[in-house]
Amino acid sequence: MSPLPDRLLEVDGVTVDYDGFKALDGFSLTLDAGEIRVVIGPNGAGKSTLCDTIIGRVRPSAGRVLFRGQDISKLPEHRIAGLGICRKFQAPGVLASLSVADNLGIAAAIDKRWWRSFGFGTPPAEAERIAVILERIGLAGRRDVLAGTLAHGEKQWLEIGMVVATEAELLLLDEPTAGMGPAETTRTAELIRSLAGDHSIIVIDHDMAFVEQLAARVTVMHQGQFLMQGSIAEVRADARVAEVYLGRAK
Ligand SMILES: Nc1ncnc2c1ncn2[C@@H]1O[C@H](COP(=O)(O)OP(=O)(O)OP(=O)(O)O)[C@@H](O)[C@H]1O
Repeated sequence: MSPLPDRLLEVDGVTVDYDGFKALDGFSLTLDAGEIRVVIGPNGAGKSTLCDTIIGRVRPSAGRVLFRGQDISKLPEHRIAGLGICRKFQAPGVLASLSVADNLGIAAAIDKRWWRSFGFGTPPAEAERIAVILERIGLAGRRDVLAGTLAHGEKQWLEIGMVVATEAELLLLDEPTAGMGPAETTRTAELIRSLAGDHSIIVIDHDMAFVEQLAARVTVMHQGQFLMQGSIAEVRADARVAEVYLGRAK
């Protein structure tokens, strides 16, 4: 008998109500430890609301969000972050007047505040970890330049690096290829694939060429609801997806 998957996240029948409008409507999704999951859907499908709900920024009116079996749907946002869930938002949010390495250092320090608050003592040396992340995001040669001088794609990689620096177990990456060309998109897919295993990752993106390169299971949302789930080939072949979405995706 094969061992049961190590379930990390369970979004269980979640509804999010904005003054009577259901941005999420009984939506469910499960994610195993070390898995990459892509979530796609037309504009307004509820993808960002899903991320906001997982990180505790938005409260569900029904349903639960379980992280490692614990119901986190009523916890404050900072407690959820402390459990190891970190989100990268759509627009790069790097600190332009600090160096690349200092941006990573601050992200790592945010994590270490939690480390200390839980009484785990002195944090382990960070410099080595930051050097590893710089290599991973392809910015080792640019560690001392100001983050504000990076190209758009490099800023996105730095932000992914900052999410990694928090040592979060679950990474939520909202449109990590926004504004990128094909070569940068391919590097982003390689970077995200290299993070799986160490992290579980939910990726939201509209770029189907990018989604294909992630070689991950894809969940399709529509009007706040689960539409279907499968490999990218299954998604491309699904008539419902074609009707509501793929005709409009690039
Ligand atoms: N704070 C809010 N108040 C009211 N309605 C909201 C709020 N936030 C989002 N919505 C609505 O909820 C729906 C889902 O929005 P959401 O941003 O989650 O979709 P999305 O799939 O991420 O879309 P996109 O691909 O355009 O980013 C949309 O119709 C949006 O207008």
